[in-house]
Amino acid sequence: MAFSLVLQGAEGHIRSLAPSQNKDITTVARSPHPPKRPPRKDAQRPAREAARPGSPHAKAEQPSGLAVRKAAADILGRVLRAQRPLDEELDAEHGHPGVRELDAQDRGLLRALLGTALRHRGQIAAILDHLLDRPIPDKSGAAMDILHIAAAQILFMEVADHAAVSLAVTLADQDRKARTYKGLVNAVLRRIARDAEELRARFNEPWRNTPVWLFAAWQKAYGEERALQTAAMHLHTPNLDLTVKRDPDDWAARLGGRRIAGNSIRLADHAGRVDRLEGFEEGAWWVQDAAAALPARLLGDVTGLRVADLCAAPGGKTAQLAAAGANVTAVDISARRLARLRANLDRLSLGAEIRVGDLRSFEPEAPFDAILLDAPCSATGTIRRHPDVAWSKRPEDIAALTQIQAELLQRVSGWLVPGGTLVYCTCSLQPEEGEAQIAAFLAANPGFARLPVSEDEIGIPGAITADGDLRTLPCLLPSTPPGEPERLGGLDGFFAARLKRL
Ligand SMILES: C[S@@+](CC[C@H](N)C(=O)[O-])C[C@H]1O[C@@H](n2cnc3c(N)ncnc32)[C@H](O)[C@@H]1O
Repeated sequence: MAFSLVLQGAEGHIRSLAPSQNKDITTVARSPHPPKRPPRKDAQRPAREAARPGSPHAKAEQPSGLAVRKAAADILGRVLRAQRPLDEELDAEHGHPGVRELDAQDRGLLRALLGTALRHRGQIAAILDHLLDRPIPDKSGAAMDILHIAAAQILFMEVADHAAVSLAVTLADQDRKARTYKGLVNAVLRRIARDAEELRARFNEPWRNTPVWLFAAWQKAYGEERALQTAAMHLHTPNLDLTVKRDPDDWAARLGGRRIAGNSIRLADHAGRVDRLEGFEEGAWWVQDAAAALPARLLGDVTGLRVADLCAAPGGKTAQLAAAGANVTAVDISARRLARLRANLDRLSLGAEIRVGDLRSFEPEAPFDAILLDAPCSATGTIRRHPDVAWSKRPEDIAALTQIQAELLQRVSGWLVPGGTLVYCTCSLQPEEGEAQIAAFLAANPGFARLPVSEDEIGIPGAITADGDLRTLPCLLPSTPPGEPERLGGLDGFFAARLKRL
């Protein structure tokens, strides 16, 4: 029985094996493979646990842990092929229906499964490619996504191999189109479990986890070494950065963190609920990557100035400007995202005029003293936090976004008083959305000049270009001061230019 299960669907797909290896596959299929590492709590549950009252498994006696793997494979497919943002899929209220059925522990596991499968996607793909002699066809339903989710567990997570394999096979069996391949799923995953150490070592280069076009673009823009360092940073879940309203040193000490630059503090290895941290209820700080906090600082002293925060939601930069004493008008096209901005400002006891509007048609009543335009972009600078971005964005998306950015920049530049300052920024690593955008704008608008940014102003070494723009890379901010653990390093990739209307 086990023998036929292994071979069903596997024939002609697994690379030809030497006779001894061939024998090994069937042997493995007959005897449970011992886990190499201590299993996770989740995997320690019996394969078919008695349904807990009120548990999501109570409805239809499914093997424990199946619902979370099913949601993971399904969401992976939607992220990759429908370009759905991972965070939106994982949203407990509005996200994927499978998420709503999971308890808090399984939601945490779901996030970890997807995060790991996406951060290591290139390595896993190379390993599957190495083991399969031809690709699994597109019409195989969720087979490939099931394989990726299971391989992520076996290779990079503390999940018992036998649990990862058997749940994947069950999932394949439940999918009408993938069913034909369940034997293949079984055989490939057992092979990965058996040879995990060797496969990890053989396919261990971090650049594999960046699509070829994206890595080539970073190589061209920043050089081989920076591109490799950036890819390596994307393997790690980033630290938690907070921006505090005031007293950053005091808050760093109270929260056990470290001051990074300006009002940014970093908490290394924080796990758990952010809203349970000291200072959340009283609105002393908000979550914001240290790099994302830099562009608003480029406007300098904004006390009493009329400042437009354009493309403002969910409001990290609005909060900075309001906390610095500006009269802020926050504009965004998304009413839903602006509701979050309003809730954030309310918690922080900060105020701003909030306007829903498309900047392509919005008309301000009067010009502004200063403008911050945080234009919609590919977000490739945030892959550390959003590993889906690397795989859901395509070169054609960059081209489309650069057109919108140019249009928005041109339009809003007309809303500035003479002598006023405009900061344009994007959380992208692609020069087309940053340096090239500003070069084109300045060439076409002689009434504007660049106000170069200095390293002293920012406090982050290596973050200023030769032209005087801000350019952060994920591999900047290594462990400082020297000797501190590496886990304190890293930064989102941001571009910002400061322009003056003459
Ligand atoms: C990078 S996010 C802004 C992040 C925000 N500045 C912050 O710091 O929290 C880009 C925003 O641009 C908004 N957006 C995109 N196209 C727009 C348009 N044509 N007009 C106004 N807002 C737009 C999106 O809704 C999104 O909230």
